[in-house]
Order: sequence, then structure tokens, then C-alpha cells
Amino acid sequence: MADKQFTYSDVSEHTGKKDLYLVIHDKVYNSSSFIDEHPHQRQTGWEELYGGEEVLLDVGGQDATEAFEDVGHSDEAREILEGLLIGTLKRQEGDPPAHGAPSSSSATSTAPKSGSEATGLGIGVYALILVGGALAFGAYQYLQAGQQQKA
Ligand code: HEM
Repeated sequence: MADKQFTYSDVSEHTGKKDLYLVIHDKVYNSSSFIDEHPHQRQTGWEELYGGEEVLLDVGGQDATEAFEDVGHSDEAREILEGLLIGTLKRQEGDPPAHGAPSSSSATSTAPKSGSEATGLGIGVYALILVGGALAFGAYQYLQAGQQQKA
């Protein structure tokens, strides 16, 4: 059952409390059985930190990778998550883009294709700047040499 494939639109139909699917790193989890157990706000005084069932309902039927990773869930939380696994996400054209985890190691191990797209573009831009800079420097040197010969 865990290797069942779901499309994004399959997942987006499961948004109810008793029927709640989440996508995390392109895997599909049925979190209905866990929703009542999800911990509530930690008493740290950090007002924005919240938990409980409403956060799960907020991301129900959607890609919850960013929300899940932003919290910095423990290994224990990840183990619970593995127990809720029901299948993998089959991305199709027009789906919302995958959310890579901030740490590249987990992003590459779980979502290699989607995670690397953004970095690929970043490296491309840097390469362009470097090559452009080198060419400009070369041209400058060439012109300088020409001037010196004339003088
Ligand atoms: C099915 C998916 C999820 C599971 C199994 C899960 C599990 C857990 C567990 C076990 C904790 C206790 C602390 C820890 O062990 O890290 C926790 C805390 C928390 N979770 Fe989740 N979580 C899930 C999804 C989410 C999502 C999508 C959000 C969205 C924001 C979220 C927000 C939080 C917050 C804010 C806390 C901190 C509560 C606190 O300690 O004050 N969780 N979660």
C-alpha cells in the first residue's frame, strides 16, 4: 500500500479531519489518525509557535513540506510520520512546485529532481557572472596591450 501513487489532485480531495492527506517531500501521508495527538504550543513565550490539529488541517490536501520542516520536527516526529505513509506523489504538469527542505542533504535524498532545479538556476547565474567578468577582464587587458604598443 505504501508504494501507491497519488496525483496532486487525488491528495487535494482529502482535507477533512477524518480524512486528511499531507504531502511531505513528495511522499503522501494520511495524518487522520494522528491529528488529535499532534502537540500544541510549547510554553516558550514565542507567540507565533502553534501546533495542534489546526496546523494539520491548514495544510491538509496540500504540500506541507515547508510547514513541517520550518518547525524543525524531532526524529520521533519523523518516525510517526513514516508510520502514516500511504504512498508517493506523482507530480504532473501544472502542479504546484515542490518545496525543498532548507537543508540540501534531505532535499536531495528525498526529492532530487524538484529540489535541484532552483539551485541549478542559481549556479547558472553565478557562472554567467564569472564568465562575463573574465571576458571583460580579458578584453581590457587586450586593449591595454594595444594602447601600449601604439605608445
Ligand atoms: C503528519 C505530520 C506531522 C507529524 C507526525 C507531526 C508530529 C509532531 C510531533 C511528534 C511534535 C512534538 C515535537 C517533536 O517531536 O518535534 C510536533 C510538534 C509541532 N508540530 Fe508537528 N507534526 C506533523 C505536521 C506538522 C505540520 C504540517 C505543522 C505545520 C506548521 C506542524 C507544526 C508543529 C508545531 C508548531 C509543533 C510544536 C509544538 C510545540 O512543541 O510547541 N506539525 N509535531
